[in-house]
Amino acid sequence: MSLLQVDNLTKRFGGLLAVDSVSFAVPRGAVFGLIGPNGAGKTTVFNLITGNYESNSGSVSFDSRDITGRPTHWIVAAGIARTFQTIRLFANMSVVENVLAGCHCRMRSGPVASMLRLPRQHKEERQALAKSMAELEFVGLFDQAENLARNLSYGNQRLLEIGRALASDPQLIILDEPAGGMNELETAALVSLIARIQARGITVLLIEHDMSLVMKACEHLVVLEYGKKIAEGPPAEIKKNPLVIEAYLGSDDEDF
Ligand SMILES: Nc1ncnc2c1ncn2[C@@H]1O[C@H](COP(=O)(O)OP(=O)(O)OP(=O)(O)O)[C@@H](O)[C@H]1O
Repeated sequence: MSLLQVDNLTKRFGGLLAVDSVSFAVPRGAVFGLIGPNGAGKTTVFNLITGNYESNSGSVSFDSRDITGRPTHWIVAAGIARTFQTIRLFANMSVVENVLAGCHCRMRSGPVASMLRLPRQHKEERQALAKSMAELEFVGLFDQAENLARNLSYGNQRLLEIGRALASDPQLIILDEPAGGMNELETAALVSLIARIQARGITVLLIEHDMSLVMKACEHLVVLEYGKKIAEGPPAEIKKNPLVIEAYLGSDDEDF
């Protein structure tokens, strides 16, 4: 049974067909990759799934519910969390405060309880802090908790984004170029982090240009070119697919 199902999703920007009737299904518990040359429409697909963009047609269902056109906050609460290609952290807040921000969608105390600092609010705050520290430990940033986010290395900022996404207790985590700007050692550690996320029962959907990571981390790939799906299958098959090889050779993306 799929956790996420994308059906005939289409998005136009003026005259440009950025996503052209794309369909795929992500099985629960999988590590699933979306690849393709620059400008193929990958991030746009993510933005359509997470409610950042509205589709022109097609549908997205998650956990057997139609989530097409739902606002982002609703989609996060439903169990989808994401990271961004361009890192979006609160740069002047501490590392742990950034992760706490990810916990907020799961906190139930309303504004009145917060203002009056009722016991329930206190308890929720303590739980959120413990959860945030646990996520920092999980991604390897426990010792950096009090540092400002902007002082972290680029690779560690990417890990912090993953920690913040995990803090919302997602069923599905969507990672947009998680290895972007990482060195070889950091990328190898990321492969094992993705495996540990999967071992927690969280489904992973990722876009990545680093083919060594994609080949090691993903069980299944969907390939886009000019907004269209041109291939789908296990990495070993995709690597040999003539259509995919041609798409990459014809692009300025030499990573394949
Ligand atoms: N907000 C927007 N307004 C207009 N055009 C857009 C917008 N977002 C994306 N596009 C265009 O849609 C196409 C697909 O872009 P998208 O960012 O989804 O590709 P991508 O596969 O993620 O590329 P990359 O690997 O370079 O990040 C591109 O031609 C891009 O210029």
